[in-house]
Parts: sequence; C-alpha cells; structure tokens
Amino acid sequence: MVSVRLENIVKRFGNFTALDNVNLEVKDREFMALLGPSGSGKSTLLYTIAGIYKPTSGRVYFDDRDVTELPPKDRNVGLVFQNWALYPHMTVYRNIAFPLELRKAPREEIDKKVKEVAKMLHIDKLLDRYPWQLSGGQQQRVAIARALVKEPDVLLLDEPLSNLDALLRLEVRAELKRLQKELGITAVYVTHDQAEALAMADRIAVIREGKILQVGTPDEVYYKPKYKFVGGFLGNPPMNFLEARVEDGKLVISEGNSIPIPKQYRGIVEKTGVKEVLIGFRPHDAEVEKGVSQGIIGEVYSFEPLGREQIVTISVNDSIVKVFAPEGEHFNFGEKVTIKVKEELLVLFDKKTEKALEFLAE
Ligand SMILES: Nc1ncnc2c1ncn2[C@@H]1O[C@H](COP(=O)(O)OP(=O)(O)OP(=O)(O)O)[C@@H](O)[C@H]1O
Repeated sequence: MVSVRLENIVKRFGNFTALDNVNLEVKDREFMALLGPSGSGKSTLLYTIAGIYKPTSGRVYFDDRDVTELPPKDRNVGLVFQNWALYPHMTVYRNIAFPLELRKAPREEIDKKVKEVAKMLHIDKLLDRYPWQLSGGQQQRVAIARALVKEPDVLLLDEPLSNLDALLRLEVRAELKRLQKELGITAVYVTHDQAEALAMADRIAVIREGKILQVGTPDEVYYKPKYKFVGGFLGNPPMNFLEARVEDGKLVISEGNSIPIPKQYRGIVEKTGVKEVLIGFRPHDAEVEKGVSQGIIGEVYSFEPLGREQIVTISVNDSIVKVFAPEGEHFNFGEKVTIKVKEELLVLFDKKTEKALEFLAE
C-alpha cells in the first residue's frame, strides 16, 4: 500500500504536449478517478504512473521513493486495460497464475493465491475454462484477478468497464469499489464516464488538454466546480449556464429578466469587480413554476417524462436550460414559466476565463 505523487509531469510526443505540468497526489488506499474527454491525457498519465511512459520532465514518487527511472516490472503495479487481453490458449487458472509464474513463485503459493483471488471475484467455479468460454463480465473479472494476484502496491485501471453492457457495468462497478476498499489498495481509475467517476471514486481529478483543472471529492467537483468545463462535464444533464451582467446588485440576463446576486457571492462580486458572468445551476437545483413571477423567466421548449420525474427544457433568450420537475405536472410547448434556482447552489463564473469567481484569485 503506497501513496503516489506526481510532480511537475510534462509528457511530449514530438512537439505535442500530452501532459502539461501535472501535479497530483493519490493518498494511500485512495480511489482516484482521472476523468476527462477523449484525448485529454488520462491514459498517458496512467502509463506514466505505471512506468510504461517516461515523462519528458518531472518526477514520479511512490511514497518517498523516486520511481521515475524504474521500469514497470519493478514498480509492483497491477494494470487492467480496456481490452482485457487474456491469454486465449490458457485456462482462467493459468491466466491468473501467470504473473506469479513469471516471478517463479512456489507452486503451492501460486495455487493458494489464485484460489483466494478467484473466490474474491466470484470466478472460483470458472478456473478450468478458457477465455472464449466466458462472458464479457467474467473475462473482465479474470483480468482484475490477474492484476490483483501479485498483490500490487497500486492498482491502475484504464476504462476497465467500457466493454461491458450498461447493466453489467453498474453491477461490476459496485463490486470493484467494494473490493478496492476491502483490500485497502491504492487505485487510479481512468474514465471518461462522469457517472462512473462520481459513483466510485474517493476523489476525482478532472483533466482537459493535458492539464488537471480540479481535484476534489465527488461532492466538491459536482457542487463547487472550479471551471465551467467541470460543471459542464459532470452531471446528466450537465450544469446549465446563462450569460448575465452584474448591475445594481442584480444579475441581469436580459431586460426585465434578472435575479438578485446570491448572498454567498455578494462580497466576491464586489471584490473581483467582474461584470460579465455565467450563471451556473444544476437541473436538480431549480424548480419550474408556471407563469411569470420572481426568478428567471423562460418559455417551455420541450419536456421529457422519465418515470418518476421529467426534464423540462426551457428557452431563456437564446439559451436553453434543463430543469427537473415532478412527474404528472403538465406543461405546454411555448408556455411561460419561471425558474426558481436554489440560491445557495448557484455558481457564478467569470465569462472571460470561465473560472468560478471564488477561485479567480488562484
Ligand atoms: N504514443 C503517442 N504518440 C503521439 N501522440 C500520442 C501518443 N499517445 C498519446 N498521444 C496523444 O496524446 C493525447 C492524449 O492521449 P491519451 O491516450 O492520454 O488520452 P485519453 O484522455 O486517455 O483519451 P481516450 O479516452 O480517448 O483514451 C492524444 O491527443 C493522443 O493523440
């Protein structure tokens, strides 16, 4: 069990910068998700921790050991990839045993460990089968078992669930989270799926274009996004944004359409002097009321029942926002409504830098 520390990591491929001065600490026994869109550098970062890539500059530490120059085999990391690449000509047993055979571990020890880890992952009845005789979910468990059998200090996972169908993903993700905690193993998990990151991780590092934009608990990145990008990447549907101007203690969206500056922002708005802002709020953090009253005025554009609740899409000037409403409430296309945002959950961003006002000074 170790902590992982990345210091000023830069990784270039030719003159393309895939990682741009990344600093990150993964604590002992922590489950860290690396979350970002395709091409943002998540896998590159994971492979840098694994030792598959050597950084162009910067250092990698496991606890206080500088491992930057160590090859993967000397780092004691367990790797699970998206395509699990089991050895097709080997049984499940041998697939799991293989890393220990490479280490020339005694036969009895191998047997004990393979059976132990197979049991933990509920594949102990499948040890005599070949990979082609397994379902996707079972193959994926074998790949995880193979990564765990050598008792790695750090478990590194690169989109390990993306080949599974939606239901199985939900099931395995709950199991994986439990297993990580049971084993008390430090884990770094690459995903572009925000729901997966929120559901599984102790902390999430949000990455865009080779830079870490924010590191925080799921609650922090969800409710206190540092950048518009983070708010817009997390949540389904993601955060809503409306352009507004600061005038006389109000946020003016358009003539006759304004809301007061929320309490928590009054001092900050004054201090930063920002005039052009983006109002951010999540679809669950507002209510829709029929007719025109105090709040953000818009027109119903569409509505989609989802069983227990419905998503109401509302046009406000030239923008579109989405708000959840209870099931059964009836809306008409084009009818005027008022959006009542929960003031304390509203987030204000500087329109120019797209950074939340409370982080502007950083
Ligand atoms: N070996 C390489 N040579 C050149 N460019 C590379 C190499 N590996 C990665 N890149 C580039 O670095 C950037 C980051 O790639 P990376 O695979 O880390 O992204 P990612 O966030 O994991 O994306 P995805 O979710 O699509 O796998 C991409 O633009 C990619 O094209």
